[in-house]
Amino acid sequence: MSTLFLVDCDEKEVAKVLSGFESIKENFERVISVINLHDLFQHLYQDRIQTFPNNWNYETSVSMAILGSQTYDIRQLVSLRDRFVPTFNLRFVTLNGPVSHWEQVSKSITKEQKLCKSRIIRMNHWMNHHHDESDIKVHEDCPESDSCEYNLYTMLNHLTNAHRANNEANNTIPSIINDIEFAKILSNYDHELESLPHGLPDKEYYINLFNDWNFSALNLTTRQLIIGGFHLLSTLAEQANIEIPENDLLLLLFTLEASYHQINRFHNFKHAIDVMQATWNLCKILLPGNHELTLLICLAAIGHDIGHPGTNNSLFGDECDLSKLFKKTSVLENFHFQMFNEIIKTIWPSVLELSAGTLDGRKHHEISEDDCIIKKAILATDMSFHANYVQVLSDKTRSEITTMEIISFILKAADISNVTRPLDVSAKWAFLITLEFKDCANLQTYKEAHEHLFSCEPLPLGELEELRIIDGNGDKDDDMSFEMELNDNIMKEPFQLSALLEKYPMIPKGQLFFINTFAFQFFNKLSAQFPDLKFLIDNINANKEYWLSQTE
Ligand SMILES: Nc1ncnc2c1ncn2[C@@H]1O[C@@H]2COP(=O)(O)O[C@H]2[C@H]1O
Repeated sequence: MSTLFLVDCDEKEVAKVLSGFESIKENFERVISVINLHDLFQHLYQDRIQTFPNNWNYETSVSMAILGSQTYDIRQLVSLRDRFVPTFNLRFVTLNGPVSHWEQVSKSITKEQKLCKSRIIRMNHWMNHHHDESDIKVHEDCPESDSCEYNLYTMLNHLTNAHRANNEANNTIPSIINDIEFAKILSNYDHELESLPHGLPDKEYYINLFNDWNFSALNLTTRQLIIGGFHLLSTLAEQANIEIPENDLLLLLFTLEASYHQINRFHNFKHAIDVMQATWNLCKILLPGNHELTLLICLAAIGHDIGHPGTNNSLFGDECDLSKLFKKTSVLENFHFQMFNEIIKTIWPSVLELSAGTLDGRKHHEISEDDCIIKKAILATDMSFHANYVQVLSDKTRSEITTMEIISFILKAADISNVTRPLDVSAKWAFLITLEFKDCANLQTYKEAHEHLFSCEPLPLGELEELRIIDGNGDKDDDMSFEMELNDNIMKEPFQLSALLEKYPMIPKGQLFFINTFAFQFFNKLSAQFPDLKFLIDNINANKEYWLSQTE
């Protein structure tokens, strides 16, 4: 669902300007007037934490902000978007712009809306689209870019714009963002905890929740994920003796949430929180009392999949710009790290010194980026190096394993820890990754069938219509009906695993394949080296037994 924001606009004047362009208004489901940009961003963050199914995610459609009387620098606004709500498809237009701009908006907005309605086309766009020189020229001459693709999220845009914008802004947090009271936003939506309406409720509750291997991030709302993440990180920061003001830490969590695609089946902010929770619990066992490292690895965990397109490295192909940029190695993982690094540089820069200096006391400026602990931890999640980690666990004795290797094992283990959770929790993650794999297969199939449509060239409208995708199960490529089904039938407690398996009978085989090919070996060797982790392999064995019983 898309929103037309009127920022400091006289509504009569808007009506007058748009009267010549009726088709523009038809593209928006609601119109909201806000008094200034601060209120606009507050509204965006507020919408993102609505409970699922969340119609107002700013990803399945394009929203637009019309800017009224004041003079605005559109480039700066685009850069704010790219730094603080990067996955949002949000377009800025000044009310008093020339008629030619409105003509362009009118021409491109319908197409933009269509492009981001299809899951497969959208994923392809995120991964492969770049702006050619003519787009950039248009943008420089005329800040309200008439290139429609400019307003839709792409990974390359995220990378180049956030980097450039951070450099230009000298990594400071602009007051439009800094003045937002995030605790207030959270308490405005305090449906579940109405008895505690003020501030950030219940630290003890969330720490206890996160302290348990039965934890399921899938049962939490976005708001709860943010509050839980806040309490965990603030506890870890306190233990590590590193300060961050409450509002900055909340900004970090809201920015991270808005940097993950909320609409991904598996690789979304829930996965980020799940991996951070697992990481914390593993740190307590493998690095007891090492508070600085624990904070760093937990941060790496929450940032480890930023901007994940819900696909995998092999779908990028050698000719893709991102592949070339990262020399065809760990393309996604390098991307996640770069994007996380930009966020941390702005919101919590002191952590970077810690990240560079914790292992051997060197100062930040003496350390190359490749020595950064956060980077090493994130790169360890690339499954193409899985066999190397298993080899290290096989070849070395406990005393030969280095701290850096332990850090890598922790994040790697946490990343695939869903198979080590109790069955009911594990099965829900299995379901979600199965759906994501189906999307990947669809993307591959459609790329082969419609090769000419998947280049960076703008798609003709007729061909877009044709590409409304019906997948192998006859399910429509429709985000909202999926969300409803997820909420009403699948994630609802008490969880009915047998009903889920009836509808998705391929899950057990998929889980057995993943466990037998990757997870068992790794967790078996890990718990042989670190016997306190035996519960991980016990859970895998129990889950494996269940999946086997479902294939007989
Ligand atoms: N339960 C699971 N079943 C199958 N594959 C999984 C499961 N959990 C994680 N994976 C895979 O392991 C990969 C780890 O890296 P990614 O998160 O990029 O993508 C993940 C999936 O491809």
